[in-house]
Amino acid sequence: MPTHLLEIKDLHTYFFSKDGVNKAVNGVSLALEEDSILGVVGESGSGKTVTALSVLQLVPFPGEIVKGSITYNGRELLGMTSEEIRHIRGKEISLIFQDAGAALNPVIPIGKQVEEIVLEHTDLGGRRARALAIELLGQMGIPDAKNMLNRYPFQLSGGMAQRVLLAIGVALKPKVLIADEPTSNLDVTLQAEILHRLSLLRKENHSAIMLITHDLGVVAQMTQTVAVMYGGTIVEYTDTSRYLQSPFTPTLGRCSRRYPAWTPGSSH
Ligand SMILES: Nc1ncnc2c1ncn2[C@@H]1O[C@H](COP(=O)(O)OP(=O)(O)OP(=O)(O)O)[C@@H](O)[C@H]1O
Repeated sequence: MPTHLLEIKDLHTYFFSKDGVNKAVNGVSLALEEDSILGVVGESGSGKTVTALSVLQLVPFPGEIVKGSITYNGRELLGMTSEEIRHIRGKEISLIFQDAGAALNPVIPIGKQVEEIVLEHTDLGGRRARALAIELLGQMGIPDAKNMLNRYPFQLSGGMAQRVLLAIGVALKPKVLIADEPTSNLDVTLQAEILHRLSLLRKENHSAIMLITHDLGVVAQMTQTVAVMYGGTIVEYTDTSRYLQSPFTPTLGRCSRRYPAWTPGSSH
């Protein structure tokens, strides 16, 4: 029996403004199994990123999780204090975003940013954490990692920044990794490298990965299951092979077909 590592049930995350309520995520249910990759696809604005942010309570103001349940290894995450969430973030559940430049702290050298997560979650001392940071950055293909430690994010190319973010994301071999378009806007070589790293994490650590992407090739290569989002809900949840054969596949990013609402247990 596969184990649900992360389970999202009936999640509702809304944005409140003076113009009204944007129901960005409106009843999403999905599960991540150990040693597998779930692809999440759907047109722009369908709620993929907000779903990902909800998992670690990172939804920005004026967004709010109004209803639902998110469990990790059976433990409810919603309602946890920020201190409790901080213990889980990075070590148990890690997030990687598309815009590495924005995700990295602009005023802290990159080496320190990698070291910080190691220091926070392990017993390693400063020197060993630094050594591990160099090793991780090197593994991610950052040349001369030792001398790169003192660089600031703005001194890196987009590709390099994405490698740093990946190093931080996989540093502690998280059991759950949520990767939000980790390879878009990157050249083909780096894209392949990053996908390889994600596959390794799954293979060596039996991690569960939620991979948000617009790229059908990535879906085909990496995932076993696909959830299609539309208008804040999941409208299709199926095996990747079936999804790729499906005549009802929306044009990714330009969904033109209105789906009936998908509910857990329904077959389409
Ligand atoms: N910070 C925010 N403030 C207000 N509304 C937001 C905010 N972030 C997202 N939204 C809204 O939430 C909805 C879902 O957005 P989300 O970013 O999750 O879509 P997405 O499927 O990830 O799109 P994309 O593929 O373009 O990344 C959209 O209507 C968006 O405008």
